[in-house]
Amino acid sequence: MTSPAPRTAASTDTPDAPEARASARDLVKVYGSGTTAVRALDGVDVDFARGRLTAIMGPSGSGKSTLMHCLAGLDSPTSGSVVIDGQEISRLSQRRLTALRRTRVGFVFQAYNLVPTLTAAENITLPLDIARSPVDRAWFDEVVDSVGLRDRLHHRPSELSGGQQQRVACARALVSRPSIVFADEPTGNLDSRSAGEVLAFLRRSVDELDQTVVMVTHDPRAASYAHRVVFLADGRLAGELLDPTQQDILDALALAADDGGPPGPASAEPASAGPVSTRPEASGGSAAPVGRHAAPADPA
Ligand SMILES: Nc1ncnc2c1ncn2[C@@H]1O[C@H](COP(=O)(O)OP(=O)(O)OP(=O)(O)O)[C@@H](O)[C@H]1O
Repeated sequence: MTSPAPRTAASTDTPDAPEARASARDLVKVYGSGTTAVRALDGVDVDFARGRLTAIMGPSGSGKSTLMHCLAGLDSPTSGSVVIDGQEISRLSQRRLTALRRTRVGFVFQAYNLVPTLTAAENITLPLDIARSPVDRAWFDEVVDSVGLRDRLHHRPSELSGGQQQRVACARALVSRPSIVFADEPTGNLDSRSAGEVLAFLRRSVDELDQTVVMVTHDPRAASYAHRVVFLADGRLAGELLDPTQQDILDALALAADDGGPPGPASAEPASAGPVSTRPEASGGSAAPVGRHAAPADPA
């Protein structure tokens, strides 16, 4: 299975780009206090546009999971704001936040988290059943067909391969037509072929079903399925690539590692000045992730 062909950089994140389904502004997350405090996020500004598959990459401990958890309302930031689907989530009561997560946000985790006693079909509709929401059968069928599970619907998780279980988890995340799906290392437990199937489905859910997906991954091949890859380093946004190939991503990671530290901002220019920057020196010396479709990290 090959990853999708790159599009032009201008196809994303221009002033005409679709509205953001999730946004963070000056997001800070500090764990602990005093001398043991860890600044996991250090002022992150980022938007995730509708109809895009975005990958978040970065070294271990750079803040990827923390960012995703704050964006998804699973963790609360120390300061800054998170807007999902037009709602500033820090202002929501716990009850409304839970309702928002249940109805507007889908989750896919590395561990599939399926209920072993339920069939694939029952696992897929579980979030709707818990919320006592009706199942849109036409949408259910579209998702099930797209994920290729039609002939596995009555199997229990133990009767499914890892890839099939993760595809059930993807279908479960999409069945409520969420505004945005957050996937944390969705292919971390899968062999290469199964991973390819899951990634192809996540990409198809965006391209054909108009969904919006944000995925944390360490895997350059997984990230190459994304329209956009954003890089974190030390809790900060360090750069991004638009429609990168796997080689673009490998090059960017190598460049960041060669630099002996976290990559700097991809460009000193604001994002609106133009999406393409391939000049690491524009950051004032420190290398940024670059490639054919490298773009400024954020307008700061
Ligand atoms: N609950 C916590 N309590 C204290 N420190 C934490 C907690 N969660 C994360 N951290 C710290 O915050 C920083 C960012 O962690 P995070 O898990 O977001 O990084 P990551 O990029 O997802 O890492 P990995 O790729 O290894 O999963 C790390 O230094 C981590 O040790």
